[in-house]
Amino acid sequence: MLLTIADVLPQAELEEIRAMLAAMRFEDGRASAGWSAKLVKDNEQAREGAALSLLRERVTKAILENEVFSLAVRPKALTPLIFSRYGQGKHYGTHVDNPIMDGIRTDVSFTLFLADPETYDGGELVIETMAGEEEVKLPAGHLVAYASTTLHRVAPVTRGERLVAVGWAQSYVRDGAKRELLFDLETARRNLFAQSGKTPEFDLLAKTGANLFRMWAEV
Ligand SMILES: O=C(O)CCC(=O)C(=O)O
Ligand SMILES: [Fe+2]
Repeated sequence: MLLTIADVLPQAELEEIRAMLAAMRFEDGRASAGWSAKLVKDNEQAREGAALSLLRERVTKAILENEVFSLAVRPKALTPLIFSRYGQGKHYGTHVDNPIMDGIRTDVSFTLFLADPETYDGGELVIETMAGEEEVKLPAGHLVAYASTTLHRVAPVTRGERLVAVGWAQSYVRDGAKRELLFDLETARRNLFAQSGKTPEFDLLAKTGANLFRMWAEV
């Protein structure tokens, strides 16, 4: 699974969020890394506090309200978001994410880009897939979601500052291939509705989609 979603946050909100982050205190990201991730993690993260809680609440709401995220990820729970900053030379070497974080199983990892890509060089999120390495660097406000099972890294920033929110989702549907089936079926159902309305075929696809979800959901 590798999915990018555009405009999770609108431009006006991004500016406010960047201003909030600029006023916050950051600490060494190693504080929240496991022993082997500590060896390769070199970034900074916004410190716990009232401002971080507010920001988290706001950005989490935008992510959960995004229809594509909800249909592709089928989130049961999210970890508290981490707001990370990578100044010049900062990076995060190759690692796999912990299987359980903040009490939830991590099925899907995601990064919401907060800085305009023109304002920094490097800082690509590089994900190892069967087809090779995928480099992801998206416009501010866009999000990438990928399987937490992958090895991945953040390339060193060579100019400017990379600012992101990262988080993890436990999905109602653990298996990414099953999630994709549900996503495709739902997309076909919506397209059919747009073309010909609520036909008996639409109803059958609705029934099948709902019942597959019921069959696979872990609640
Ligand atoms: O900053 C990113 O895009 C990903 C960071 C990451 O891999 C992690 O926090 O585990
Ligand atoms: Fe990671």
